Amino acid sequence: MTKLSVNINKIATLRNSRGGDVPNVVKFAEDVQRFGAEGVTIHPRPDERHIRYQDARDLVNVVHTEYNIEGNPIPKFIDLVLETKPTQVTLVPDSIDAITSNAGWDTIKHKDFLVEVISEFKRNKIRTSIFVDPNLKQIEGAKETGTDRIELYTEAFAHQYALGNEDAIKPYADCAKLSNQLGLGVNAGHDLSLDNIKFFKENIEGLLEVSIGHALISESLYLGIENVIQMYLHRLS
Ligand SMILES: CC(=O)[C@@H](O)[C@H](O)COP(=O)(O)O
Ligand SMILES: NCC(=O)COP(=O)(O)O
Repeated sequence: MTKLSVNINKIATLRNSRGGDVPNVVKFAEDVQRFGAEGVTIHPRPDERHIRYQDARDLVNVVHTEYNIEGNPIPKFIDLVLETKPTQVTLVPDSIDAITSNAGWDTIKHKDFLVEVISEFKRNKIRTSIFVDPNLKQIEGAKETGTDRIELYTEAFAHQYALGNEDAIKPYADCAKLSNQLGLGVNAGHDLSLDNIKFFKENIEGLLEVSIGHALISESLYLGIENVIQMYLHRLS
């Protein structure tokens, strides 16, 4: 069983573009869960360009499925996670100016740091996951950090699959297999979509959770636009 966690960053992006509260992030989180989503993911960035730290607090009593907070564990982020106590924290090594996440952790080079941060979260009973590239050495390194899970960074797979290269799944399948052998739970995310999710799921052993935002929100616009145009035309007739 693979859980679908909906990343709602894009809803906050849209809201922030007008400075008001439309669309409402909390209402959206309530709705996606009502429609069947099994988790809600947010990725507050230091510049708060989409999800704000206050959103993370406002969502605490709203997310009754799995609450996943992603981000680079800078002190401000660590404090937010310890305050909000989500189901899971996913650590992502974002550079401050990254448009979006673009790499996994070097779990070998940053082992000591990861061990320290992960143990603090686990002491507070927050499940941990770390964002990694599909590389066996990085999975072995992840095991050494004490993390509960890894999140496979799927951008390369999504890109190659769209070009027709199904072999791009191989390093992900190998890493998932090794993770399962080592007792690490397997999550995945980044650029997963309606086009590639079935193939990905079918080839990844023990896939526990996917977090999907950019494509899912874009697809919702495409698939909903016809209905909304008709509703406007009806009111104007
Ligand atoms: C870790 C990951 O892949 C996602 O959280 C992704 O980075 C979404 O973040 P943005 O919405 O800021 O692009
Ligand atoms: N962890 C990945 C995530 O939350 C969503 O990534 P994307 O679907 O917005 O690329």
